[in-house]
Amino acid sequence: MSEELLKLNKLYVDYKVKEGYLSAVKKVSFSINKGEIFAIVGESGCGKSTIAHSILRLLPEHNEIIKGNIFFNGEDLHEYTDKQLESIRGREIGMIFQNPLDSLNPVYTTGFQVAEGIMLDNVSKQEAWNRVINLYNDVKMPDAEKRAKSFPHELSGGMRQRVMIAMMLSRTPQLLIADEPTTALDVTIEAQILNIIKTLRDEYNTAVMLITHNFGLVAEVADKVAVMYAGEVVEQGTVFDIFDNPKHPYTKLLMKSLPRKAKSEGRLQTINGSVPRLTENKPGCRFENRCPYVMDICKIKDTERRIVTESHFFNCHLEKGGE
Ligand SMILES: Nc1ncnc2c1ncn2[C@@H]1O[C@H](COP(=O)(O)OP(=O)(O)OP(=O)(O)O)[C@@H](O)[C@H]1O
Repeated sequence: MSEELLKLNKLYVDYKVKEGYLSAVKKVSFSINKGEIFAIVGESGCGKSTIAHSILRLLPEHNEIIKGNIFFNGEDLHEYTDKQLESIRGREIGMIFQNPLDSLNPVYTTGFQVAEGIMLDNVSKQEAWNRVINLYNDVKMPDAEKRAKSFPHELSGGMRQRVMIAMMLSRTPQLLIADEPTTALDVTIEAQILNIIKTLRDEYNTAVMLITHNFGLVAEVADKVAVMYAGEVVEQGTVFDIFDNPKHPYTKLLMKSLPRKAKSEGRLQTINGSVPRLTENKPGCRFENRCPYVMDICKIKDTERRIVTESHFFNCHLEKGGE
């Protein structure tokens, strides 16, 4: 049986804002197994990064209220002190972001920055440096020795992302959270980075939470997918469930709007209407104002979970989803 690594149980995140509270994440539950690539996909602002940041307690201003549980290896991370959480951040749960420059220090060479982490484990300077070069080779860094001696601004976007992945690999995390890791890169480099992420999973059995708004990436690398809309997971399943048998009206519309050849490059297209204001946290389905199948009940009552198969569910008042 597959082993559960991360489990979110009815996670709610509300940000305190001028108008009151903004419900950025509502009742989100899912689990990621060891070695699994789990994609969270959805339009900008649907709460993807908020989920990632709440796992690692990286929410910026501490102006939020979090409810629900986040279990990692069976332990509730909410019960961890900041110090305990710090000890798993980077070590057991690594994170890479869209813009690696934000995470790299401009005044040190990239190799030094990777080596620094390795030396925390009482490894000698020379040994750490050798490991850096090996890691750079693992992430297919061209001219590894030279790049290790380069400063971040001397590297391309793709190379910087490789540095970040090497840095993560050096700690052999059990979970890698990749928040839009290839959005800033061109298509060829994107493909290379994805291959590295897949290899990582194969060689190190690292689970990956891949956050993206790009369905093409999802089709290429993910095992499972959670589709988010306005802070909620509207549907979840294997890649095959979501691509071949979507049920929720939102997922269906997304699938229809993907350009024909687009599984490899399909970005989410816009759907008529707009996302509801998340500060007006009223009951009902958050997709009702854009849904072609809307019924009266959708406007007043939260949706129900509809189980399709063991791996596949969607949240909707329609028993069978959109036809
Ligand atoms: N610090 C904050 N304070 C108040 N509201 C916030 C804060 N951070 C995010 N939000 C709001 O929470 C909602 C979810 O944002 P989040 O960044 O998690 O979405 P996302 O899906 O990751 O978007 P993107 O793809 O653009 O990064 C949005 O409405 C956003 O405006």
